[in-house]
Amino acid sequence: MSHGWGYGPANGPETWGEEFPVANGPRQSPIDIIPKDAQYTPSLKALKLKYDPSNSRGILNNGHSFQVDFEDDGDTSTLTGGPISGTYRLKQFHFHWGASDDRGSEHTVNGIKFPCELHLVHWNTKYPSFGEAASQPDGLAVVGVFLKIGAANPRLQKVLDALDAIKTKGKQTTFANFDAKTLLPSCLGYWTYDGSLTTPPLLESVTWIVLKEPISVSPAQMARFRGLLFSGDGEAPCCMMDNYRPPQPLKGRQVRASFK
Ligand SMILES: CCCSc1c(F)c(F)c(S(=O)(=O)NC)c(F)c1F
Ligand SMILES: [Zn+2]
Repeated sequence: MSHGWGYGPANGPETWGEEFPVANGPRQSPIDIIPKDAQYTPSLKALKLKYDPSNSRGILNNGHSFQVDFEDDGDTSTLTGGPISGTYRLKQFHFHWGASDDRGSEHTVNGIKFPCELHLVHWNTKYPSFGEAASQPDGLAVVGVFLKIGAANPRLQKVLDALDAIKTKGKQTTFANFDAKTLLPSCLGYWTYDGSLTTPPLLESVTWIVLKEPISVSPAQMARFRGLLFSGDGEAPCCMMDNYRPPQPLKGRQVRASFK
């Protein structure tokens, strides 16, 4: 039985530093965002997200979350503007969520947890590959979107309807013609800071761009996320939930805001 990192008492976030010492590094993520402490920076540019639905490829249960992967051989699905320089390509998006609607997000705002957080992962095309970029301090840019309990969100439905086909670890299926832009809120105001992957190997290579405006999700839709399993076929079933890392020390970092 593989040990490997996870979110349980024996392999969860409090244990990750044993194998990944960077877990205690100077720019770890997530963080608790305190809006009154964020520095409004008028020179921050507007986010420019150009996503081509024809780039979506598949949806995979990776044993920690599920991810939708995108073809990233060209500059057809990109992030530019915002706090970054150059062009970053969309690689994948995934979510983190809780066992109940009172928790699940990785970033918090004034200590408040949301039930779920969406991460859209992009890599800097100044590097030859995602893998190379992931090891560079300016290699990745992740757009974080909070999900807040409210009306059912029709834009999540295609993703949720695909989950039955990827219930267990390692399962994947095709997921074509999905426009990731439909998952974004109408307002793209954001907080930004220098951080890391929130899962091992916890690389300190992420420019975080956390949107202020959440999107909605209903309790019934949240229950669909929790129908996934961390475990693989033939293993004791373990429900996929509470797959979030708690906020990490700010260690003197400045959080900037694109809005007043
Ligand atoms: C080796 C990384 C594989 S891609 C990936 C990922 F799978 C992931 F989960 C996160 S995260 O830290 O959890 N959320 C931002 C990332 F940032 C990523 F880039
Ligand atoms: Zn994530």
